[in-house]
Amino acid sequence: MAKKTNSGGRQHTNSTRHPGAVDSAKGRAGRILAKGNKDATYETSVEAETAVLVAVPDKRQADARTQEYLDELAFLAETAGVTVTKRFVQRLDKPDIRTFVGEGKLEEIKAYVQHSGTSMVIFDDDLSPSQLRNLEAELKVKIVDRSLLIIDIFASRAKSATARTQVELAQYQYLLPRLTGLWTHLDKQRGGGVSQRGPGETEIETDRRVVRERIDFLKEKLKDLDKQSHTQRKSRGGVVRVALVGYTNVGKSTIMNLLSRSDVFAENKLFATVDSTVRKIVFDNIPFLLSDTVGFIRKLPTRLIESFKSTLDEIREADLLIHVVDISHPTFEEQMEVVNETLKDIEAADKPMLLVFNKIDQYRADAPASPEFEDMNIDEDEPVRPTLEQLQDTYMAKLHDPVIFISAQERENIDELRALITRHVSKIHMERYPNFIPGFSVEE
Ligand SMILES: Nc1nc2c(ncn2[C@@H]2O[C@H](COP(=O)(O)OP(=O)(O)OP(=O)(O)O)[C@@H](O)[C@H]2O)c(=O)[nH]1
Ligand SMILES: [Mg+2]
Repeated sequence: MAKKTNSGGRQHTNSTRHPGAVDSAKGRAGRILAKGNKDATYETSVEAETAVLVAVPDKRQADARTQEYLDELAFLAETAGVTVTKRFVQRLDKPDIRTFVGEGKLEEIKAYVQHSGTSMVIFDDDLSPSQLRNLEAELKVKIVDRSLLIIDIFASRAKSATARTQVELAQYQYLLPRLTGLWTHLDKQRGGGVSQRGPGETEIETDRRVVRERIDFLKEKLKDLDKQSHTQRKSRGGVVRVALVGYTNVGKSTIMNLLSRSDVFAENKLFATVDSTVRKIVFDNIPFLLSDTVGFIRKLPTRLIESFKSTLDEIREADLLIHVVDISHPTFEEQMEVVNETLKDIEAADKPMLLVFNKIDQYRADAPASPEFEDMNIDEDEPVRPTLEQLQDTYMAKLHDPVIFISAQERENIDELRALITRHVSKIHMERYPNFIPGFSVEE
């Protein structure tokens, strides 16, 4: 298990009243924290469990798309160590304000959960604190929403002090608005009513204060860590900085390993990388720093983006972005969109960018076409996706950014990728050091 930080903990909380209250509340909020230690946030606790998935798409969403989204949610669940036993879908214009799904669907889920002994229900969206509370009361199993699942995976992956502090901050920020609901629920069990102001009210206030203090403490700690890494980054001097960005699981770390001949953890799981890794690379005598970064995902909780500010600084401060796309994925165009939007959110969208389409070995032109290809004038008699050549032509024509198609796994077109990166890096390098003569000096 990952090493734990000793970052303040209890003595920081000033809580003298019923010890463990906040922890038990945290536990109820999906048990995102490790058992038995208030500071241990780095162990996933949803392991070896079974879950059903629930999606509430709007009425216009195509069935295939809904299933693709659920495939992604199932992949997230699997990454967190949870086995998915069933999927429930309810088309609604708007999710139910009280229980997210309608009454009938809730009964259906309840019957299945009770009958099958499933221990968790995972929703593909974020639930409001009251929805969470109501669902918990109705279904009597652990309720997990999309944010919590992602935070949980991040928690199990974060290794560096910064990443771990960032995750802990995200966890407490998730917890804070949910404290009320949890305690109201407990009050009810004690016989008090929701409207009744009992001792529970003060307890909530104290718990909120404890959590807020912890959030402030973690923010301060992140500021310090930020200062340190800023100094570290400054010491890298004017070396050109390149960042690999992209949707999760597209092959960023695999490409990093290929280019830097290093050994960054790559795995067929979502969010294999949560910490960013930086490697120095020299191509054609031009040095540059390449960083591998955390992958993006649709509906990434904004809170999580915010708390991952330090990690995202690697992207924000890069001179060049390499946007890696998994072309074999049925929704790759939407994934590209998510990445571009996230880059906008973190104010890194204006940087020069190379587009790398990876996993061409896995691309099947005869796989079912996704709705986004409808405008590509493909022969109607052939209800298939475009060929790689067609895609290449389309993207070359459509974008100003350079485009390359590779397979990191099969080492296809890697020399071309190297050449493309070298060309762009040298251009930036030459602009920065007009007097630089390759082979004579290597600036650090
Ligand atoms: N078929 C195929 N698989 C690949 C290719 N490149 C990477 N993979 C696989 O895709 C999976 C994800 O690769 P990673 O390098 O971990 O992806 P990542 O983008 O770093 O993922 P996160 O860190 O989770 O965001 C791994 O199982 C890789 O072996 C490729 O060109 N073809
Ligand atoms: Mg990775």
